[in-house]
Amino acid sequence: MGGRKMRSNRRITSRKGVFNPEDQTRVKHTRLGVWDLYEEREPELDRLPGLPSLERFLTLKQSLPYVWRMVKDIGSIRSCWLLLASYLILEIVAALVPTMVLWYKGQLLEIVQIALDSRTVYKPLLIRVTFGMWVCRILTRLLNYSKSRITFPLKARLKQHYSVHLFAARARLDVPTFEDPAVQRQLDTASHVNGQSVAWGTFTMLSGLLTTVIKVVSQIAILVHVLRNQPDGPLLAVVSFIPELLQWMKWQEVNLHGGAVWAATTKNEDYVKLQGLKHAVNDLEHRKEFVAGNMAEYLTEMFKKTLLRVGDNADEFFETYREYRNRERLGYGMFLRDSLSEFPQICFALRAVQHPASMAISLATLTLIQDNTSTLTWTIVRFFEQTGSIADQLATVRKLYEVANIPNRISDGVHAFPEDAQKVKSGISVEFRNVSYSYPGTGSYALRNVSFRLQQGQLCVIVGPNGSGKSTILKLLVRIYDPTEGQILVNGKDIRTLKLADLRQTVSVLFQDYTHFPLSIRDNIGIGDPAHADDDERIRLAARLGGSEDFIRRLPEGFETYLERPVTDHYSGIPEGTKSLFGRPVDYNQLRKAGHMSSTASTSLSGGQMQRLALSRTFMRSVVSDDSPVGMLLFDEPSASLDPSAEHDLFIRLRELRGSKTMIFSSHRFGNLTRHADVILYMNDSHIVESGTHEQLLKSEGEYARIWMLQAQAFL
Ligand SMILES: Nc1ncnc2c1ncn2[C@@H]1O[C@H](COP(=O)(O)OP(=O)(O)OP(=O)(O)O)[C@@H](O)[C@H]1O
Repeated sequence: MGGRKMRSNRRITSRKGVFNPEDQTRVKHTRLGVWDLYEEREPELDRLPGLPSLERFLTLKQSLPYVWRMVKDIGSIRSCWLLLASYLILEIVAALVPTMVLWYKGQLLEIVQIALDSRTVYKPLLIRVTFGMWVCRILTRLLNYSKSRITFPLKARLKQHYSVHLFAARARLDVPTFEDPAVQRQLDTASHVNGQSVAWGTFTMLSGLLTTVIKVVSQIAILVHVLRNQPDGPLLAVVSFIPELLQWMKWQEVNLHGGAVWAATTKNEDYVKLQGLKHAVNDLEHRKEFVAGNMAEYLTEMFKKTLLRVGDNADEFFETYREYRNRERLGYGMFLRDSLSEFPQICFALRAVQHPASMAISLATLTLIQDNTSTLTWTIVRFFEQTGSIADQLATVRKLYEVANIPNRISDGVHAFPEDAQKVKSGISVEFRNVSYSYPGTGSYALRNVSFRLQQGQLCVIVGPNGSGKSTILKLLVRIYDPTEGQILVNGKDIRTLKLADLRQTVSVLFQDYTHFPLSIRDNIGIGDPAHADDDERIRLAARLGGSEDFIRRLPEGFETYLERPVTDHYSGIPEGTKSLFGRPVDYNQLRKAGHMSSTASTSLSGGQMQRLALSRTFMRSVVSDDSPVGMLLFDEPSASLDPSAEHDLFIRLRELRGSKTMIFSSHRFGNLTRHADVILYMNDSHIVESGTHEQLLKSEGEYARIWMLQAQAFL
């Protein structure tokens, strides 16, 4: 049972509402060492095996159309047809083998009966039965082998089929939707349940259910047939079932303790501290400060003292849980079960005293029954278990299909944009009308009542202190988020009414917190313009304009270099003299961390090089091609990591390349850009406090002028 079992018991509940650990009427609290475990008590109705509550039944009903869709989907994968058919045939034959064995055992009983009656053994039958049983054994082995050969490709094909579905479902989500933890959870549960893909889990569950029914029905039929003529058969069958039944009930109870809804936390501050110290000493990221701060001795002492205070309780949750379960299992009802397991033998002995003549046949019957009741009981248990969790499993199928329809928070507009593709090349006009915005869950405004207007083709620089709202303006312009209040217009039209794809095609943005994708450098630049992502010429030109071409060429794998390899190499026990493997450096530190199995890391670039790469991607999208539909360029601190000369070059290049496109920068630096700006917006505390050209703002001697003077003085 223990941790592993508990983890696998983590059912995907369809239960609505909230889980409140404080609610003692519904939640059971247990102290396990340093841990507090809160388990939701299951409704009584659910405890009865095979009797799903109404809610479960409704879930099941809701899921059926989706299951049918899955069946059709799987059926449409032609490459799976043969595998599916073979898998099902093997499963069905395998389910019938135990019944065949049972039948042969019944035949053995018949032989005993004949031997008792006539004092002769009917040899041909004995040989047939022995041979049959041997064939059954061989057959089981062959079936298992064949099934394992089929399972691998079948599982892989189903997984591949649904990985496209899941990729597309994730790819279409916008930022606020993707950021929502509930959506993240929905996506997680749609892809995997208990480490299995939903499609494979459902398929095996359904085929398992079918084979269980076949097994149970056929075995009971044979058992009834065999025992019909045995005088002690029914009595022995009943007494043999009782201990198995008790065992099953106990098993059910332990399982239910796992609980469908549960949560564990620790309030032990020393335990928390201990874990923090372990991270601090293990993680590479802390090593520099660890060494420079001379912390080794002090922290080791702190670790010792803390460990002493926590004592024996300092175990991980699942370890502690396993211990607790084992302890509890020992003391509970075991004695009763142990005594009852002897019950069939006692009954048999009493019957033997009463009817000594039928002792031999009774003994044979008892062995047969005892052999089979155990497997049969567990087959039935599995059946009930599956009936109990069938609703859950089928609900995951519904979730799998539903993720493709998760509504995006940012609603799509209906109007095509721009009306005139040629005109857009000479820039896009922008107007903010009393725009306010507050990030979800923050309760404070990132933008407050912001209004400004930019003509087509103007260069605008937004300046202001950290957190004043500069980046937020750019995010709202590409509808990463929508304003909480107010309106944004581009070319005089409310951006909410424009088709999102059109808007985003005409606006190019380089975010301050840009990321690089775990793809090759070539792809990282290429995806800036998906329509030309295979055009090496354009990619090279974009790299040149973004200032990244030189350092990319110097990398051993050039444009094919991965900044972060998404697939790691694995190795073990490599001698310390091995400096590189597969053309990449061996990371012994990682190796130690992962316990002799580890992986190679990534190619590191400097912050400035990373920024040049991001710029190259933006250039790929906006300036490399003449046919680019982009009419507005947004740059959030594009030079923050560049050296002064690179920054200077970049701004000159940008001014040359933009043609007559509208351009908006967010920046902390005054001068280089602001002097050339048509409009400067000076922001502070979520709103625009000054606006105008460089000269106008200097003349008005406000905040902009003050900071400009501060920066200028630094160079005097
Ligand atoms: N994703 C987010 N979730 C919650 N709050 C955010 C988020 N992004 C920004 N904020 C908050 O919104 C406010 C404005 O942030 P914004 O990034 O627009 O400022 P900025 O002027 O660009 O700052 P910087 O100069 O540091 O880049 C800040 O108070 C910030 O903490």
